[in-house]
Formats: sequence, structure tokens, C-alpha cells
Amino acid sequence: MNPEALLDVRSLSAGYGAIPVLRDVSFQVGEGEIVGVLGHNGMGKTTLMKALVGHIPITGGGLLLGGVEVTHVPTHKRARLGMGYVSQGRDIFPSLTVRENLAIGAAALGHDRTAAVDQAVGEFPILGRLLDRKGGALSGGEQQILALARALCGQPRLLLLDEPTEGIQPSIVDEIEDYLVRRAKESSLAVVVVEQDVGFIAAMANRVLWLQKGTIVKEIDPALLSDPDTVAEFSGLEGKAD
Ligand SMILES: Nc1ncnc2c1ncn2[C@@H]1O[C@H](COP(=O)(O)OP(=O)(O)OP(=O)(O)O)[C@@H](O)[C@H]1O
Repeated sequence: MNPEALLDVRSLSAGYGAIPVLRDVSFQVGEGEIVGVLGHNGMGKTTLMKALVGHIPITGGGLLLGGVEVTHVPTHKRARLGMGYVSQGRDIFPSLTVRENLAIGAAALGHDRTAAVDQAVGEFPILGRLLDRKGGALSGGEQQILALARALCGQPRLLLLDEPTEGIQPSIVDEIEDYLVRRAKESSLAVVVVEQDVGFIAAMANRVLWLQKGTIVKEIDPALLSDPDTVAEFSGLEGKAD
């Protein structure tokens, strides 16, 4: 076990009421590391994100963030300890402007609103011309950038991303990928990203975990994800040509 792990997930189980979904999930993420979690529909990717961020209770095992046990710590306290989260639905406030969405992200964690907006525009120039536009009037890709920028306003050490490429144009997928790789290298941001897009994960993850029926069944060498047979297997296409 790596004592330096920023995120240390230990035999975690979670689900919805009496319905178990995750069982015995264990993995670690170090500072500056990008860990991809691949899995087909319904395998528990979103549930894993919800358990890590504290949106559903953990029923067995637990997790540490920066060495601090946070298994039963509420979401807002996990955020203050450095956990950022972008949900699958992005959770943009549709009737608030981009500027207001960013300001809320900063204020919620006690950071300066104006500085946060300036920082977000510096990092994602595309937001500059959108500041006074309502969140609901943005394209899916623009919303994803806004959600990412808002999560970063909290200055997280660990960022959890739930299917960030879903329904967005390739140019924005590339922008997100470049940005995350740079932040991981330059400021040791750690990232856990759950995805079905094998190409996206292959391009940026240092390590890749394969989630099946609520548990991590293996770790995949990211280099193998450029092999068409492996891609077919993890895209759920295996056997379809038979
Ligand atoms: N609120 C809920 N109540 C009960 N069961 C749920 C709830 N949300 C999800 N599930 C179930 O938990 C399992 C895992 O769902 P989850 O959304 O985590 O999968 P996923 O891998 O993220 O899928 P997708 O790629 O389609 O988003 C599924 O069987 C799903 O039906």
C-alpha cells in the first residue's frame, strides 16, 4: 500500500437503500495521477463517484483523502478537504449566468468570487465571451467546461469526473484532455475519471481500472488501449462480429 496516496479507497461498498451496487472496491490515487475507470452502462461508475463524493452513504469499507478518514464526512467537508466533483449531468444552474455559476462555486468554499472568475477565464478563454450568458443557453461542451471551471474554483487536490465526454464535440474533448494532463503535471492535481470513451481514457490516464458489476475486476495497461481488440472488448463490441 502506498502511504503517500492522496485518495485511498479501501474495500468500499455502497448502493441505494437495500440495493447493493458497489462491493469491495479498493484503489489508490497519488498526487498528479490520472486514473481512468472504464465500465459499460450500469456497471456502477456513477455510483462510485457518488460514494466518493458523499452523495450516497458508504455501507462497508471506506476512504481516506490526504490521510484523513472521510468515509462518513459530508460532501461539503470533503470539498473543503480538497475533493472536487463534476457530475454526469454537470449541475449547471441554467437560469444563472456563467459568471454567477463560477462565483457560486468559489463562494461555497470561501474563495474570492472575482478572483475565481478571472482565474476560470484565464484557464478556459472560451468562458470569457460567455460570462453574461445564462448557463442553460450554453452548448453541452460549453456547459462541461463551465462545470469543470466551477469545480476548479474550489482549488481541489482531487477532481472526480463522471463521463465528461458524454454528448460533447471532439474539439472540447481535446481541450479538456489537454487541460487535465497539464494540471496534473504542473500542479499535481489528481483526477479520477469514469468513462465509456476508451480513446479519451487512453489519451490521458496513467492507470486504468475496469469496473464490472460494481467491483474492480482488473487494472488495464493504458498502452493496450490503442490495440483494436482491446478497444473492442472494453467498448462492449466483443463478440458482435460473430
Ligand atoms: N437511484 C438509484 N436507485 C436504485 N438503483 C440505482 C439508482 N441509480 C442507479 N442504480 C442502479 O445501480 C446500478 C449502477 O448504476 P450506475 O448509474 O452507477 O451505472 P453507470 O456505470 O454509471 O452507468 P451509465 O454508464 O449508464 O451511467 C444500475 O443497476 C442502476 O440501475
